[in-house]
Amino acid sequence: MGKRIIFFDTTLRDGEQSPGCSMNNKEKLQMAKQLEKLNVDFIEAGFAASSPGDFESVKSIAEGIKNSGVAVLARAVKNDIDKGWEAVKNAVNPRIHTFIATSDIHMKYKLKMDPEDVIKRAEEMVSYAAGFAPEVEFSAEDATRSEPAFLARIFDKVIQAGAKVINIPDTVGYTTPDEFYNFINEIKIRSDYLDKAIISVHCHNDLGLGVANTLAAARAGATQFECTINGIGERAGNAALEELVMILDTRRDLYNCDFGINTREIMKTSNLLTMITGVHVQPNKAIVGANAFAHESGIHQHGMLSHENTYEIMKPETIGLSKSKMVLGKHSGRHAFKERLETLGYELTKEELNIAFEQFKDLADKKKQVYDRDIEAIVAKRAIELTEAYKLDRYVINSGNTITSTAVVTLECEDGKVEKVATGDGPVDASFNAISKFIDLEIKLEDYALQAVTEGTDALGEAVVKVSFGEKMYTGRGLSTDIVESSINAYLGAVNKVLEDQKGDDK
Ligand SMILES: CC(=O)SCCNC(=O)CCNC(=O)[C@H](O)C(C)(C)COP(=O)(O)OP(=O)(O)OC[C@H]1O[C@@H](n2cnc3c(N)ncnc32)[C@H](O)[C@@H]1OP(=O)(O)O
Ligand SMILES: CC(C)C(=O)C(=O)O
Repeated sequence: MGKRIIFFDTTLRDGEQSPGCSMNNKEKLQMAKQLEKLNVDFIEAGFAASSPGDFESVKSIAEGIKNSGVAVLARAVKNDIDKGWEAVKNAVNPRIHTFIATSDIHMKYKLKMDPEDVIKRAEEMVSYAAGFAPEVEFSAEDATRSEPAFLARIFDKVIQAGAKVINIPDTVGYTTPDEFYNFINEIKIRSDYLDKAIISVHCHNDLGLGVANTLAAARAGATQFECTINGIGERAGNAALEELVMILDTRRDLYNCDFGINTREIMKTSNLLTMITGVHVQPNKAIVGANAFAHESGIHQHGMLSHENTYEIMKPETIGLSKSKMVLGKHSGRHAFKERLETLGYELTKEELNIAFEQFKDLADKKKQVYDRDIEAIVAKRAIELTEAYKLDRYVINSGNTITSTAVVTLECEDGKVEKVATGDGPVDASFNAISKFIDLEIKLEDYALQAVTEGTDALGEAVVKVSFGEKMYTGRGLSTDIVESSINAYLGAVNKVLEDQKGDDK
């Protein structure tokens, strides 16, 4: 194995700085316990000086977490460091993380401090913190817009004052991978002490480069990655922990790094954060998005059924998912459809499969996603569509709350396409009345029920119609995303059964 990467998770500090991601003390502790199960090396629990609530949550995390180190953030201000230490001191492995900005723009306009005073303050505060904390981390805020020579000077001073970890943040997500790689190398060349400290990076995602920049920094010698679950954090967020971990895991050939993360806890951790904050990850988010292990198109599904590596570079089990998802939709092919039918316990002949597949494609054109229950409904419907004296061609409904509903229904039968018009009490009644005009028999509607088979506003509606003719009852089922269509088909299904029965009786 190559070098060991330290995963420093800042979900509970920088992550919590994302709008909408604030957590209460109980939630922060719950999240910290899950991060511990994920086996992160450090949990940055918060900014104790920022509020009594944050102080309490850092304290309870420090006291409750045994297997990960716990860090607290503090400005280069005595009071922040005192509060931070008070909150974190009972941790098994406590760390004070103090910072000060080093770019000209931050020093001039925000801190209103002379660069030499910034160096002096950083040195004094690191020395102060090192007086009680066993580990002090120093961050040069806005490092990537700072002068490398200035950074080398301040880093040398704080390392001599006791800093064990030197963090080089890309605070505003400004740098690019090549530039960051060269930048860190330049600081290393200019510094006399940087090789005595752990080099850490903390990359923001303003240009979508948080993960790429972190990896470039690793090539330049960084061994601590600061990151967050689901990539949450100030503005566009931070480098996502799950992405970094899975890159190192999947591309061992390139990075050859060791790390302690238990990848099987990734999905659980991501889901817990979503549950606590109510902030969902986008479906196409790498690793933890709902579609990250889902395949919809026929060619991909066929490939996946032949060999998983055709379209998957990681195993879903590695991150704690049970298996990949084959999503059936309008781009799916016969192989995936047949496989799903078999999983559901259906064995269809080639001809039956072709018919069912056609119906599935029709449905998929109307619905975004076809669920297992849709497929079962398709197969069940086929079983009752044996012979059809009448088949729906089209219908037009004129309906509203102030007019009598009118239905124009066109059916296909022996004589070709025939059209009938009828009125009724609502669109379904009007269509049933129109269908009755085709038939010369006293068929009585006994029961009508409609229910959604699947979820969503584009769900399939299943209509079940019961009619009686003479002493006998006949049932018809109809299935469509349009409830009038499913009702018409259900009624026709029942009527066709009566007619089929009559044919038999006539023989
Ligand atoms: C890049 C980052 O993510 S840094 C972390 C950002 N996180 C946070 O800010 C969350 C927690 N922050 C807070 O709760 C508050 O900002 C507090 C409690 C820290 C400070 O609150 P206030 O005293 O009201 O100050 P306010 O936030 O308005 O301004 C920041 C002050 O800190 C100073 N400051 C900013 N960074 C530092 C630093 N690293 N070291 C020393 N002083 C600093 C600013 O110059 C300003 O000083 P001034 O009040 O003398 O003008
Ligand atoms: C305090 C530092 C590490 C930070 O959050 C940043 O620079 O983004």
